[in-house]
Amino acid sequence: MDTIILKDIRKVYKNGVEALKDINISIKAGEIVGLIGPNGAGKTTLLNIILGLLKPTEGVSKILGVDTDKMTKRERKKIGFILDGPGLYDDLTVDENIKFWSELYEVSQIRGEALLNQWGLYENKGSLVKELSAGMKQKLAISRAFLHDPSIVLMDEPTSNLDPVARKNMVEFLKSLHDKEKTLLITSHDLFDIERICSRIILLRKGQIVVSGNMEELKEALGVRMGVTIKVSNKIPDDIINEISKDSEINVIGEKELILSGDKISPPSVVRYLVNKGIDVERVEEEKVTLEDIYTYIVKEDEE
Ligand SMILES: Nc1ncnc2c1ncn2[C@@H]1O[C@H](COP(=O)(O)OP(=O)(O)OP(=O)(O)O)[C@@H](O)[C@H]1O
Repeated sequence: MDTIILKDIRKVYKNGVEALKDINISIKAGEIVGLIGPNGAGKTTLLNIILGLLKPTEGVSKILGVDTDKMTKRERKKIGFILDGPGLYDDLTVDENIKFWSELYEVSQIRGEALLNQWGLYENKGSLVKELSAGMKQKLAISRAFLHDPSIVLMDEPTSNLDPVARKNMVEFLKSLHDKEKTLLITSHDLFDIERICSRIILLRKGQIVVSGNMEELKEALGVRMGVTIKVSNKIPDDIINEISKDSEINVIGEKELILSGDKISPPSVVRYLVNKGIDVERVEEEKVTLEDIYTYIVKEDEE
């Protein structure tokens, strides 16, 4: 079942900025989706539309089958969110914030305490939110987002301001939700985290979807090529270098290294060829294409 549906969404702000156009997205229950893109691509605008906080200029936005601007308490209780900026009550204590949200969501405060414990905030229970560090506020925002055990969670930069240990815990926590049938939509500039957490990635640029899919699908859609390096232990004789260099998909680096890149090249057959010529192959390394590589590839194209 699709839990989030966006159909032909367009958003033009009052100042005339067209933040989103032709946005069509369906997110199924249990999917963990990463929304990435350069500054100003429209990610926050999209999250706000899904949460019903912003009205699209055109198009339909539904969550759990209901138009997002017509959500009732029933749907809202199934949704958690972390928005840009923690959105907490600054003049209340950590505890009072948790109590407020627990009452609103009609859940026991004990769960809130367990979350504060999980995020290392228990000892700050009595502190005023305005006196917390940015990372502590973020941890409280995370606790609030998961307080009512929502089935859908929308997160704008969830790992921002977190220290390395807390960030690692957050990534592990989000990854663990794959087994719990939670639907997550996460925006982040931390592509390493997004690659580790998400089963699908949507890349937004200038208000439009450039590409959407899992890592393999993104690579294929963008024609990002994978390189393979073959290192040999003895010097490759000149006649063999000359022979190999005829293939445009093989680059010979120095006397002991070959870089293969292209769709048609077969690394095993090159290794077999070298071994048959009496050359010892020391190592074959596959260059891993990361989400950062894919992103840079697109953004670079944008600049050209
Ligand atoms: N309230 C607003 N009024 C007018 N224009 C806005 C408003 N909010 C955002 N915009 C514009 O809409 C576009 C998309 O902004 P948005 O905040 O959605 O991008 P983003 O992808 O979340 O960016 P970032 O990565 O910097 O957070 C930008 O051009 C921005 O200037």
